[in-house]
Amino acid sequence: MLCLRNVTAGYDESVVLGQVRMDIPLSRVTAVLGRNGVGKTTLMKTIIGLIRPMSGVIEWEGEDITRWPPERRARAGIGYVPQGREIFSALTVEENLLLGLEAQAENVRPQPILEEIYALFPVLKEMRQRKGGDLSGGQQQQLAIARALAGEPKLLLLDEPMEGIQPSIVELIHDVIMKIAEEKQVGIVLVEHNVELAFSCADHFYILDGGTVVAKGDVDEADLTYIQSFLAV
Ligand SMILES: Nc1ncnc2c1ncn2[C@@H]1O[C@H](COP(=O)(O)OP(=O)(O)OP(=O)(O)O)[C@@H](O)[C@H]1O
Repeated sequence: MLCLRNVTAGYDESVVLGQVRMDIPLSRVTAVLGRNGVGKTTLMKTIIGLIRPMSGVIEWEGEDITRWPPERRARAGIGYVPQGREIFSALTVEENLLLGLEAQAENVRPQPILEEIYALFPVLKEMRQRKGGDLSGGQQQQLAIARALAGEPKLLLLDEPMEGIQPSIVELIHDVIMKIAEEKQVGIVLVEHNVELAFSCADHFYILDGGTVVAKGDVDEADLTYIQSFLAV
């Protein structure tokens, strides 16, 4: 479980998140929804340690990690795929994946992990010797997710993974998210502003507005009209 206890965070003097409280289980898909600019990416960066909270506590599996640097959090099992899929364009697909292995807590044999990843993403196996920059947008997104998975995270944060991707690939990314959650038992945090898309994957949700959590619950019991009121522009 990842717990945020009254986390306040932002940039220099500007507070973006105020007193955020969240409990994110490792066995489920959690959607984080909110309008543009509400602070979803800031929240992800705070969880992975790129932004140090101004106050509050972040706990990971019962341990206070608020002051841990990003690489220690990654080794402890918190994986992250940033918005805009930051892969290494000049490296091959396989080299990108091997870099992802470096997030591992200890030395591991890469081959079984690569094989598992190629089974989830067959297109990456076909293209393993191609440069990352030569892949299509959808393939790059798969590579970005696959690279994070190579670190064998227990929780994977995905920041708008379906943004700017054609509909057929959106479906594929959706299926991959479900497979990762169900077959690999990796918890997922899915940042999204399309509620239908988010709810097609998620078990439960948090809505951010005005820098804080304004609604949360199980997707099955969610009142969509109420939720949309926080997302309408
Ligand atoms: N490096 C930065 N320095 C100062 N302010 C920033 C920085 N990055 C983001 N912000 C501001 O913080 C606020 C929250 O931005 P953030 O990117 O977290 O929102 P978001 O909900 O992820 O938005 P989107 O849905 O558009 O990706 C915005 O007002 C943004 O302008």
